[in-house]
Amino acid sequence: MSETAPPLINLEDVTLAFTGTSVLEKVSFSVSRGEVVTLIGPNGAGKSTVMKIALGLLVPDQGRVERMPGITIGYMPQKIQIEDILPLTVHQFMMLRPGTTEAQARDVMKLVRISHVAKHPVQRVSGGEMQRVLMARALLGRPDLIVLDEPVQGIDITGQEELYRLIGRIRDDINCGVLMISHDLHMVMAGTDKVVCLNRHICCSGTPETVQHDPEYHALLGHPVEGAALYTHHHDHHHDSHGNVVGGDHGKGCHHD
Ligand SMILES: Nc1ncnc2c1ncn2[C@@H]1O[C@H](COP(=O)(O)OP(=O)(O)OP(=O)(O)O)[C@@H](O)[C@H]1O
Repeated sequence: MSETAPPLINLEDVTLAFTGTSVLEKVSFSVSRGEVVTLIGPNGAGKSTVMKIALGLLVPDQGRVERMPGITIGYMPQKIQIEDILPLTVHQFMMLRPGTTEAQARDVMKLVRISHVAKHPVQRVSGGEMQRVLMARALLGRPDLIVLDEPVQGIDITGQEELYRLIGRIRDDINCGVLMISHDLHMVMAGTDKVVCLNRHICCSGTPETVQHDPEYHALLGHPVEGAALYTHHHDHHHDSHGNVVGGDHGKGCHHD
């Protein structure tokens, strides 16, 4: 990744309200080629909404979203409903995407190591294999950016570790950027370059090492870490259970990288 390369996607001061209720306030971050960025935050924090904005499915009320010209984006949903009576193999499922070639389908199935289930009915593969099937589909055409919505949902701990390792390997193999949602920072620690901790606004952001020691992160999601060096990120505000800023003026003295 060149130091001077512009980011694949850049969100700046993105603000959005649904029917008068604020959902995102001045959210800014970027994803560059070769970088894994993980959005973390409690239920209702706005993570999926940020993803939809990144994908261009939602337009913010205020702020800017810049995408690299000509960017291709692959999206992996949390899960997908496939009719049980539909006879569909994993390979045929890959080919459903318009314009997909046999070579592309083979390539992505090999990348995520599901070639051995290519001829299996897609409804019958295991939970872990299904996540890989969805990931393979997101990788068709080797996009510049892949967006993963809680890729490890429903997967056991060993499977989660494997899947996160796989995401890191794919990033290296195809040199894409990765934007994903996760609920468990500790599972993604090793494979993530940047963590964005969201609770309607960005509470803290930075490397996993810095974020895991941030008091704001602890207040939001727990997970105290033994022997942690103190991270010097200062906040002058608190949140209520809905993420509203109380007792302080957010922004003043609140620095994010
Ligand atoms: N289309 C919509 N209309 C109204 N409110 C919405 C809409 N979409 C999302 N919201 C609200 O916006 C807030 C953020 O939702 P979002 O799905 O982005 O959160 P999340 O962080 O992804 O949550 P979770 O971890 O539970 O999936 C929630 O309060 C949700 O109810």
